[in-house]
Parts: sequence; C-alpha cells; structure tokens
Amino acid sequence: MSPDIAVKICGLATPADVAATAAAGAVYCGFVFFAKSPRNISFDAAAALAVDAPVGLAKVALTVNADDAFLDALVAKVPLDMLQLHGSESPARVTEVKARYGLPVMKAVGVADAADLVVLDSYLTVADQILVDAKPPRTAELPGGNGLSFDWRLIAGRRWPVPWMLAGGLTPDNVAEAIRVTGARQVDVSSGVESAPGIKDAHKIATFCRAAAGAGVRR
Ligand SMILES: O=C(O)c1ccccc1NCC(=O)[C@H](O)[C@H](O)COP(=O)(O)O
Repeated sequence: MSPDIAVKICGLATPADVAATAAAGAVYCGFVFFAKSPRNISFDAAAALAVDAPVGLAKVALTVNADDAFLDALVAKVPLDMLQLHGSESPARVTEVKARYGLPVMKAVGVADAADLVVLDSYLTVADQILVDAKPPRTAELPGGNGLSFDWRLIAGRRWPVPWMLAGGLTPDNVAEAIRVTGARQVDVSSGVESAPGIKDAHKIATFCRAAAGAGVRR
C-alpha cells in the first residue's frame, strides 16, 4: 500500500480486527473508551490487543471528556502511541493532557459550517494532530462514529500547520472522492468498515485501505 495516505481504522475490538487493520496497511488503529458506544472496550481488552499489535501500527486511545483519574488508569494499563480527545475538551485541557502523559494528542473537532473552522483554529497551537470530523446531530448519543459526512467543500484547499485527518461517514466507495476534494493525507473510518455497529468487517477494511491508497497515488 502507498504510504501517501495514512489510514486509521477506529473502534477495534478483537484480535481479528487488529490483524485485518495491519494486513490492509493502515497506519493507526483506534480503541474507543466511551461507555455508550457499541465500540467501547475495557482497559484489559485494549491492553491485550495493544500488546499483540504488530510493530509499526500506531495505537490510539479515544476518550470523551475523560478526567485525570480515567486517563491515569488508561495510560497505566494500555501501551499507547497517541491520545484522541473526542469530547468538548478545551485547548487548555489539551495542553494539560499532553504535559501529564507525554503522549501526542489528537483533538477531534466536529465540522458542520465555517464557524466550526474557527473553533478548529484554536487547537492548532496545542494539539499534535487534528481530527476533522462531522459534527454530530444535537440528538446523537455519540459525539463521533455516527457514519455521517460533512460538506467536504468547506475545507477544500485549507491547509493547517499540524497534521490532520479527515473523518465522518467515509466508506470504501467515497473515500477517494473525499481525498480528492479535501486534499487530506490521512483518513479515519469506523462505521464505514463495519457489518453492524461495533462489528468490523475485514473485507471492508481492506477495500477502504485500497481505495484510499489509490486516491493518494493519483494526487
Ligand atoms: O466510534 C465511536 O463509537 C465513538 C464514540 C464516541 C466518540 C467518538 C467515536 N468515534 C470517533 C471516531 O474516531 C470515528 O472514527 C469518526 O468519528 C468517524 O466515524 P464514522 O463516521 O463512523 O466513520
């Protein structure tokens, strides 16, 4: 697979998910720690997956407005390469988390309109990466992983001074177009590579990664 586009497969729950993600050439795998999510896993389960993950597959922990006690326990138990903050954490909280754990932090920002890009800007000096995701509907149970896209034209031609990842409603069928419109070099997917909520599909993971790599080659 071309290293031109880095893929993150989020919401892994089983050794087979990790194996499929690595075999497909993804660069990152994500573990969700959010009780309401169908993808939520325990620290023990994540630790077992992370310890057995192939070298080179970056392990990302996704949390939502987690406090220090939660993050202390997570980081003590699970070997991680990055923390993904997917709630309403402020720039000051991102700074605190980076300093406390010494891990790179990716801040997720929900985008629905141009005003959200102003919010995004406020994280550029504090986060190591930005996850540019679809803003969840007000009624959504989950702040992410809803399989919804935003209007990619909102960020067409935008460039930021830190690495960023496109997310939200990506699928094997639309990821190439999403990359073409936005110029993303990294993409993140969860529900688009599932057969049911929380159940990853190895064939969809492979097809998604191939489609992303193909889009990178054509850029
Ligand atoms: O995936 C979840 O269940 C989840 C729960 C709580 C916060 C965030 C969550 N997922 C965030 C992700 O990183 C997803 O990959 C991203 O939002 C894209 O999701 P999807 O639209 O399903 O591909």
